[in-house]
Amino acid sequence: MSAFQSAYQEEQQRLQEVIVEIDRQLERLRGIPVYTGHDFTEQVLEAGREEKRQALAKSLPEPYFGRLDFQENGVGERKRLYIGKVGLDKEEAGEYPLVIDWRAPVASLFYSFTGGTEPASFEAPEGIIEGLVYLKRNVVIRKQILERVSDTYDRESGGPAVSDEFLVYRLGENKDHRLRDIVSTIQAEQDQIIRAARNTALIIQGVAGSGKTTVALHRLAYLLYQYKEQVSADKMIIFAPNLMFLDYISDVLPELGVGDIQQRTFADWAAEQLDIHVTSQDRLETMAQWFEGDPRLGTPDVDGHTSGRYKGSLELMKLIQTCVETLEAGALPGDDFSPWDGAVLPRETIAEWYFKEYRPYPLAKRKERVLTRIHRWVEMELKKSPSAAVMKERKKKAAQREKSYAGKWPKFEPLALYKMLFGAVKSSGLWPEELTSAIPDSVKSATRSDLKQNVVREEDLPGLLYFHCLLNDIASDQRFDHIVIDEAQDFSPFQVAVLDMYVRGHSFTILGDLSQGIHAYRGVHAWEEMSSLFSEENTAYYALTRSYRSTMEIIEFANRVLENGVRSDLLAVPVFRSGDAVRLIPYSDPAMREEDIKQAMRALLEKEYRTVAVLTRTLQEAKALHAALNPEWPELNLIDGSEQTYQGGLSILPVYLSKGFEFDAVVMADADTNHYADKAWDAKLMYVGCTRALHELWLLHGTHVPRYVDAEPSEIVAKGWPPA
Ligand SMILES: Nc1ncnc2c1ncn2[C@@H]1O[C@H](COP(=O)(O)OP(=O)(O)OP(=O)(O)O)[C@@H](O)[C@H]1O
Repeated sequence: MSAFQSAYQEEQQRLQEVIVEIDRQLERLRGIPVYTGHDFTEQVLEAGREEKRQALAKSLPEPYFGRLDFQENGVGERKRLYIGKVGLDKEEAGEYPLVIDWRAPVASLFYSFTGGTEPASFEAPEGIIEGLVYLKRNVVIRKQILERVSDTYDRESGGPAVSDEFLVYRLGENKDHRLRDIVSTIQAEQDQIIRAARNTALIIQGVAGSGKTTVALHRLAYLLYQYKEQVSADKMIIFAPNLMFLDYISDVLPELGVGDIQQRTFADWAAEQLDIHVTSQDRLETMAQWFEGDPRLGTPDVDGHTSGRYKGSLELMKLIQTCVETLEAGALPGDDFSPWDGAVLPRETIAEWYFKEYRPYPLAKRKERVLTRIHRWVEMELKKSPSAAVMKERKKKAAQREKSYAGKWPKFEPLALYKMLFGAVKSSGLWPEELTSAIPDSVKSATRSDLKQNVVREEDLPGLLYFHCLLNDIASDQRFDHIVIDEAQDFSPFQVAVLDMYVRGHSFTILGDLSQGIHAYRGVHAWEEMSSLFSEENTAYYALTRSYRSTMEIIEFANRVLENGVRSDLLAVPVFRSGDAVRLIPYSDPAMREEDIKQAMRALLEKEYRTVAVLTRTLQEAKALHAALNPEWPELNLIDGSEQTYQGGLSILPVYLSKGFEFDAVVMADADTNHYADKAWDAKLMYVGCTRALHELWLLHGTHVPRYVDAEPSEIVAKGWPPA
């Protein structure tokens, strides 16, 4: 019998034993009548039983995916550890677990061990545990059937490095239309991030396809497991760019057994905090402004006076802080308060309350407290009235004067103050002219005209929210235990600084890729813009350089776009997974463009890929092309940025909307100088498009391809149509 056969049989037998054991436990638990009474202890016991029933039922089809043979130093017995999505105990106390949860400390060895004969270690609650790894084995079980056994490390064969064989097998599969969990093949560099300590702002620069989104989701599952007592799912939030992307990633957490985590866009969440409406057209209009101009001119240049950059800057944050401080100093009306003629509450007394007694409260609360206290004082004074008639008269007068006194205070309301800041309403001398003169004129006038028409844009949200935070308390039930920001290169430092006020202990996972920074008109240009928000001990930086999505050919090709077009050194290191060369196909004639694109689609669809996308440079082109292709492929989905769900299958979309997604095969339409200018931004767009492809990438183009596209035939580039 070959070693492989014996390994297979061994695992087959073990699988049967585990299934029998799970069935037995399930049967026993299902045999216990569900408790519905009022006894608290019984209720807790029932909840525990229900949790166990669910865990057993969930694990039954695929109880585990890996095995690690490990011998702890100084402990006689070598243990076989089976690792699965759900941990399962044997029923007999003291027995070793049937399956170990992938998040448990000992399971970290399965991921962090990279091979060799040296001892390996992991951090357990009782300290560092060291020992020898003998075997790392991946198994694929589907619906209780053992489909594959793959040893990626075996000490008996001399202790080589852990091989990528199983990973490559997994990566070679066609994907369906949703992002999936990767528990069976998490890589050591990813595991480090997943298991990083909670109270730090992690900033992760990861090349396209390095698993950033996936890793962030696994990290949440890990934090919930490791810090059960301190964090809860409903106090975690993921910010992602749009609803369609949220739909695309929405299966991963339930697969990992995690529910209830909010998944939102920043705009939605912030507007809800502020209880205001943000024009839903704004996102589409902004995209149109930046991406739908004449492509030959390339994307417009950006500087500190670009509206989104300025409104996301720490400069504006500082200005707002100064404005609120100035407001605080000048808010108290200059007069004494007189509820009726002859009665006076001196300003000094009110000032004592406002500046001293209520100082610890945020501004809006302070104003409220002072006015309530004045009202109480009035009530006391009223009691001293000589008669009921006088009292009635005074009461009426006092009510009027209290109202007019309250009116002399500024409105501590974020939108009102924000309007004042940009001159959309008069500041009534609250802020000296020179304070707001720091705002660039172009930003000021455009924002003023928007605000005068009550148009609030997404880029206004950080400023508004910051006003809100400075004026009001953030209630403890509004604070998060952890915040994930995906595609963080498109976030501004100001957004993150405001979010920091909403999270306990700077507990962030911030992930992005500067090479995909196509929204540079609002996002960061260097990670220092974000890390500078935190003190050194509160932040950690990780770089993910290995890319798992695409074949070597696609990654090498995309790397050259980056090197030549962006002069970036954030290049991806591919996993050794070879596929077809990237194909560059010139249109046979400008008039044949649509026909050629159809031809490419037919050829790729013949290969039975599950997801194929045509990426155009602009939305206009996507719409026109969709109309042309639709008769032949009625199932072709046009994605224009307004959709809430992602269908998979055949898609057509502008390249700038493809960020974050992936497709088995990608056709880049119009990959030529008429559509991609010789600018870093356009090269980034091209990079984003190319890195969406898992297995196959074709670029169809007019006469000239951009300088940064490598058109020389080689092992990674093929020219023209594939041989029939
Ligand atoms: N360790 C892994 N094992 C198997 N597949 C992996 C692994 N890491 C990442 N992948 C796969 O690589 C692909 C890219 O992952 P993901 O979308 O999370 O990357 P990303 O860094 O967010 O990409 P991008 O920035 O390009 O949008 C996914 O199909 C994911 O399942």
